[in-house]
Amino acid sequence: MPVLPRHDLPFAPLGASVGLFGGSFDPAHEGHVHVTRHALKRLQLDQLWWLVSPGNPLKQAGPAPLGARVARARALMRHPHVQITPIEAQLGTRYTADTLRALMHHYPGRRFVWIMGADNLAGFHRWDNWRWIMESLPIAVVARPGQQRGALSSVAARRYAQARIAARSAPVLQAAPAPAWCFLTIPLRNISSTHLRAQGVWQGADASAPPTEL
Ligand SMILES: Nc1ncnc2c1ncn2[C@@H]1O[C@H](COP(=O)(O)OP(=O)(O)OP(=O)(O)O)[C@@H](O)[C@H]1O
Ligand SMILES: O=C(O)c1ccc[n+]([C@@H]2O[C@H](COP(=O)([O-])O)[C@@H](O)[C@H]2O)c1
Repeated sequence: MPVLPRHDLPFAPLGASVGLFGGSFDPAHEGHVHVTRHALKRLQLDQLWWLVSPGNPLKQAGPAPLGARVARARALMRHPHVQITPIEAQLGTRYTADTLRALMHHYPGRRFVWIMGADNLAGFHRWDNWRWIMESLPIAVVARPGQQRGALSSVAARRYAQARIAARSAPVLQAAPAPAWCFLTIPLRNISSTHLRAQGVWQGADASAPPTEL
């Protein structure tokens, strides 16, 4: 494991529950904010970290520069319990399983919960070491327009059907031994980075653009 400089790393006290919300955030948008606010409440998390990815290992096209995506995300998501971090670049990891292993090493004694949108559960079985991820930490899957059927009939959902807990039990997910996952229905937000890029409102070059432009 690399030795990490302490100063620009996210902080969580021992015993804290921390939601990990990984993404390209190219660009960050209201959908991410919406998921974050609901996840903090429904999962009763102490903190939630946005892990701004150096680049999704399954996506061909590289995203906008990391610094611009982080700056944009920080401008949009302001909440005392949310930290926006490029820690995967600092750890030198791209695959989520590697990131999680490294975080568990560097932050022992914290309760991590992986958070992702329903579209990601649908393709989860294509992720590197996806079973290890399922069996290593609890996972919250958040509803996304048009994605519920694909998510709930996915390879991962079927393989781990026994490990699913009811949404009303979401507050206990953080303490549940893995494998454990739940599907959180929240009010849907039909917004995506793809759509914003197609509208040409984000090229990633001008990170100082005010959030209201998106
Ligand atoms: N509107 C939304 N509702 C629910 N989850 C979302 C929404 N937008 C993004 N997410 C989730 O946020 C995480 C990060 O997503 P990402 O940064 O790729 O945004 P995106 O809008 O899906 O981007 P793209 O359109 O480029 O794929 C993923 O787990 C994704 O499923
Ligand atoms: O580890 C993998 O194989 C893997 C494959 C696809 C996506 N991911 C992660 O899933 C998160 C969401 O990715 P994205 O691009 O949909 O925002 C982000 O943290 C990615 O690194 C991870």
